[in-house]
Amino acid sequence: MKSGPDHDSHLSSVNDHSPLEPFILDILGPRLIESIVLIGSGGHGRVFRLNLRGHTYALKLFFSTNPLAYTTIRRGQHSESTLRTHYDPFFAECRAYASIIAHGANGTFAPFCYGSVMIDRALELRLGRLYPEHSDWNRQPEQGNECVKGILTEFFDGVELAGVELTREVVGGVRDGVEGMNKIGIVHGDVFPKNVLVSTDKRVVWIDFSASWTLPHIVGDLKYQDRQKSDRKSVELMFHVLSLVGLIIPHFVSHLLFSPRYC
Ligand SMILES: Nc1ncnc2c1ncn2[C@@H]1O[C@H](COP(=O)(O)OP(=O)(O)OP(=O)(O)O)[C@@H](O)[C@H]1O
Repeated sequence: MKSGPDHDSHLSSVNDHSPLEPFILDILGPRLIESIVLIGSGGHGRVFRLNLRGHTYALKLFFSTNPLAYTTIRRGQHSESTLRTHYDPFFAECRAYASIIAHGANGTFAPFCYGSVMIDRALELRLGRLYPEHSDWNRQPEQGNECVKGILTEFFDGVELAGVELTREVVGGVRDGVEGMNKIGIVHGDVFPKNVLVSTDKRVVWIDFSASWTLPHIVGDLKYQDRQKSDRKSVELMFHVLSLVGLIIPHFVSHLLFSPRYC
C-alpha cells in the first residue's frame, strides 16, 4: 500500500489515462479530491462521481458483508477467505474487472477500470458530513475499523437502458456485452435494465459486477453454465418487457427490430 507523495504520483497516471496496475488497494484521501457527489446507492454500495485534478471518475464504495451469512455453501467446505473472494460483492466485482483487464477488454463492454482503492478515515468522515444518511458502511464486528473499499472506473455519461430507444445498435451492444463477458469467463448475475448504460453516441456498457461469478469459481462449471444460460434468457426477457413498454410509448417503435437470439 502506498501513501503520501508516491500515491500522488500514482494517481497522476490516472489523469493521463495511462494504464494503472489493477487492484493495488491504494488509499484515497480527501486532499486529492476536488469534488465528490453521490450518484447512486444500491444493495451493495454507493457510487460517487469524483473529480481528481480536473478529471471525472466513478467511485463505487462497497458495504461490508459477511458472505458466510448468505451463501448456501456449507461453512466447512471452503475457508472464509475463499468464500469472501468468491461471494463478497467487492471481491466479485474486482474479479470481474481483473478478468476484463487481463483479457485486454478494459473499457469495452464495461466502463474503463482504473483499479481498486480504500478510502482513508478522513474521506469517510467527509462523506459522512456530506451525506449523513449514508454514513453507515455496515462494518462487521470482526472487521474493526477496516477501511471502506472501492473500485475506481471511468464515469460513464449515459442513461439506463429503460430510458433509450431499443434500436438494433443498442440491442446488439447489450448482447455483445454478454458475449464478451461469457467469452472471458464472467456471468453477470444481475441482469436488469438499470445495469446497462447507454451514451448519446450509443456506446453500451454493463455496470455492477458485484453479483457476478468469474471463472475459476468455487461453484463449479455446471452451476456456472446454468447461470450463464439464465443470464442470457434474462437478457431476452428484459428486451421483451422493454419492447412491451415501447408499445404504449409512441417513440419506442423499434421493438420490432430485433428477434430473440438466445432463447
Ligand atoms: N461507471 C459509472 N458511471 C456512471 N454512473 C455509474 C457508474 N457506475 C454506477 N453508476 C450509477 O450508480 C448506480 C449504482 O451502481 P451499481 O449498480 O454498481 O451499485 P449497486 O450498489 O450494486 O446497486 P444495486 O444493488 O441496485 O444493484 C447505477 O445505477 C448508476 O446510475
